[in-house]
Amino acid sequence: TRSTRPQRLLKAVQKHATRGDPQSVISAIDHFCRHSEWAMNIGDEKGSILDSVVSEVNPEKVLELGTYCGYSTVRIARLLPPGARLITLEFNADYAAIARQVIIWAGLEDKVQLVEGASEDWIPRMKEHFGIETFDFVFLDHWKDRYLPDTKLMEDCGLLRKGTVLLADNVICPGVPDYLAYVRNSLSYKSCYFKSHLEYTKAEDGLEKSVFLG
Ligand SMILES: O=C(NC/C=C/[C@H]1O[C@@H](Sc2ccncc2)[C@H](O)[C@@H]1O)c1cc([N+](=O)[O-])cc(O)c1O
Ligand SMILES: [Mg+2]
Repeated sequence: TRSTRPQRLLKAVQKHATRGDPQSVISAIDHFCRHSEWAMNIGDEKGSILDSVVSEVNPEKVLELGTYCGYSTVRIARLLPPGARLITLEFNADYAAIARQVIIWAGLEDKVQLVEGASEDWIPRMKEHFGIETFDFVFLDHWKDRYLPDTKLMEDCGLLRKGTVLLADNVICPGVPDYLAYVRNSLSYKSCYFKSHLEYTKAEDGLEKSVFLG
């Protein structure tokens, strides 16, 4: 039967990228999405904004919601200091299988723990299962109707500390209006918008950076 788009994306990585070289994996995926088949990776333009925020925060403990094919996982993990850890949650087993291989091709498997399951089931288990006290940086790029409930769940589970940075993809397209209203109006967050474009297109999109104030 016909292969899936994530399978074709992985083949492009294994064909064009150098094992152990995260930048070549990023470039191979961006080339595939720009010239072969669009896919919902954050992409190179918003990806550069992600890079700058990760470098500024220099986090030890990172949570990513929504792995997909592992593009942003590789972008983040390649910038982490030795000993830092990224936990990434993915609901779809087929996507998770592809992402695992992309992460291994990039040589970043020692920094990344990919967990299959739903964020709402795993967020409450971060402390007892992974020994996580709080996260320094959270990247939200999963189901758009889960951004707000999962943020409230992270607050309730005590996973955010004074200064934790949340970075949310797609706040314009597809859009997360309820999440935006919350982080922009809540006295518990200092929020700002980074205007950009939807990956591999000219449509407007952007990232919202929100610092938890405790
Ligand atoms: O729909 C989008 N993203 C949803 C992503 C969802 C990803 O997260 C899990 S769901 C999950 C993971 C963990 N826990 C619970 C659920 C899915 O299996 C998928 O891997 C999207 C759409 C567009 N677009 O242009 O249409 C552009 C984008 O950048 C997007 O991110
Ligand atoms: Mg996205």
